[in-house]
Amino acid sequence: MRIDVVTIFPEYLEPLNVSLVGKARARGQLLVEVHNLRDWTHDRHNTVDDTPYGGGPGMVMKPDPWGEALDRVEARGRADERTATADPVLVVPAPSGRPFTQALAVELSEKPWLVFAPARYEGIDRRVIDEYAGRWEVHEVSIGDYVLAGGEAAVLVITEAVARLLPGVLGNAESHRDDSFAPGAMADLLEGPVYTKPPEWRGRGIPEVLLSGHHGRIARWRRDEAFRRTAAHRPDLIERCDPAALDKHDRAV
Ligand SMILES: COc1ccc2nc(C(=O)O)sc2c1
Repeated sequence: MRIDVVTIFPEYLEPLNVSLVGKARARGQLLVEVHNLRDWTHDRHNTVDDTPYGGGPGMVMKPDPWGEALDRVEARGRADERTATADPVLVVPAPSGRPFTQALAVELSEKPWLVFAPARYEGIDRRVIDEYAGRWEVHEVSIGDYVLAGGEAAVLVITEAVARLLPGVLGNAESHRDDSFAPGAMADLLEGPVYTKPPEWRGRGIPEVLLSGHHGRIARWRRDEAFRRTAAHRPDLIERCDPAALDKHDRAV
């Protein structure tokens, strides 16, 4: 997978050099290029924003730098043999976007090339999204119902959620199966509690079932704990569970 990010804060994307995403880049499983939007400005002050038509507070990101930047990113991607025949998918983090979910992470992880356009200020001139929607797949995505100052934090969240789904990135392929929100039986359940050594810590032991070596009982206990945690923290998800899929999950373990 190739990921391009166009931003006025390239340094904000430094976390993509470490941990899971950093290792995937080092192994060549993921190519990430971060571009400074200001490289496509031509005035002395490298201006990327201007006042909104129709008045109102704040500033709007100008279309010209974005158009030049995205065209250049497309040209560079097409010059890369790994994406020469692919079409970029534009991902625009925005408070007005569709909620980012594990299902969308799975959908995006199957694309060969993502181009992120995180906004700042009051957002990007709408004509930019309209221009690229004419020839690229475009997703406007929100990572949550709260106010951020820009889209770069969303890029970090989306990139990590997508990268961990790429083949070979997570050591244990099974790890995906019981993820919270993983498609299938666990699609709408939160993961239950986890434990590791030592067997006793500050007078607290381990649930006996986890020491039993009985895989069927352990799986059922984990499923029940997931139900318990979901009912406590996200009751809204319980009615979305598919009892048939859960039953199949139980029978499979
Ligand atoms: C101005 O650019 C913004 C502002 C807020 C914001 N919030 C997001 C979210 O995903 O919640 S993306 C995003 C972009």
